[in-house]
Amino acid sequence: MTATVAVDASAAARPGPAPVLQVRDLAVALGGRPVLDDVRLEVAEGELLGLVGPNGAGKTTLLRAVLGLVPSSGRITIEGQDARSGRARTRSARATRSIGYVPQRHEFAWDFPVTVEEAVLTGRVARIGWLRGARTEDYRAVRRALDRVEMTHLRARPVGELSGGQRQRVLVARALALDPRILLLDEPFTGLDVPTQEHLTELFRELADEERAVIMTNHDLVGAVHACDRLCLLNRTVVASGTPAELAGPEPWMTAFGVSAGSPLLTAIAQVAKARTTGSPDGGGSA
Ligand SMILES: Nc1ncnc2c1ncn2[C@@H]1O[C@H](COP(=O)(O)OP(=O)(O)OP(=O)(O)O)[C@@H](O)[C@H]1O
Repeated sequence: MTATVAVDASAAARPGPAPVLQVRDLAVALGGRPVLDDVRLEVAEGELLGLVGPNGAGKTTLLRAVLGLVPSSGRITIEGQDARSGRARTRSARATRSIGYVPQRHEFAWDFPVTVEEAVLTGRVARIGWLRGARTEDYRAVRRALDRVEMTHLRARPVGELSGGQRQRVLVARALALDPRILLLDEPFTGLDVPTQEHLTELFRELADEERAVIMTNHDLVGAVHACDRLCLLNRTVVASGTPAELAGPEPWMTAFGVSAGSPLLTAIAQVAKARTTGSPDGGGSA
């Protein structure tokens, strides 16, 4: 395992709003093997955090640990309160209501015979309960979520008939139906064309600006540097975290991804990070 690079610009270390989500000393082992170790992470409201790392780094596992879907040790708090409860350390009611999760697209059962509206309604189960019927307020929340992702016109369409980009919007709407404070997005851009990616990036920015904490895993590193307020470079542990400007140098990326000093990736990252710092039109400019 690589050593931690000395870049730690966590939200706690900087002035600004208190973190909505805090992760401390998180460790996860799966199949008897350590997958995450000593992970420390925090995200404040209004923040769009990019969680990046090579294949197998533990990004999905980290999101699943925050959701209480895999056993973990350490501390996870939401607005200062424990995200897990009971002896089994399962997800607390607060965590269930506060976190919206957008899994990777292939994880959803698209061949299930439901409409777009019905699929989005399943995002309300945490509020409705499994054995109760949906109420007017639930359908209103679903309509609002569909509006948000511009899918209202397709609400009666069976989900199996949707394109990849439309499916991604349905998953985002399903998470938004809970009106969560924290939004976890697992590789939301995989297989999407550039205009759709840009449109969704704008939406994620807006959602963060509405006092949500948004965490997004992304294999498009240059895109993440362009779009995110902060980045967390993960490889079993947090190798480095900071703003794009703070992560403009090559070392954290070389350590996290194992790329050589001559990698074109490093040049591209440095250019985008610099553009954001100087506020030139090439940069996103929201850092
Ligand atoms: N259910 C499981 N049982 C055993 N090992 C697992 C399980 N799920 C994941 N792992 C292992 O945990 C490690 C991290 O996997 P994870 O999917 O979290 O990585 P990732 O960073 O999201 O990867 P990718 O970018 O390829 O999606 C991998 O080595 C994987 O093989």
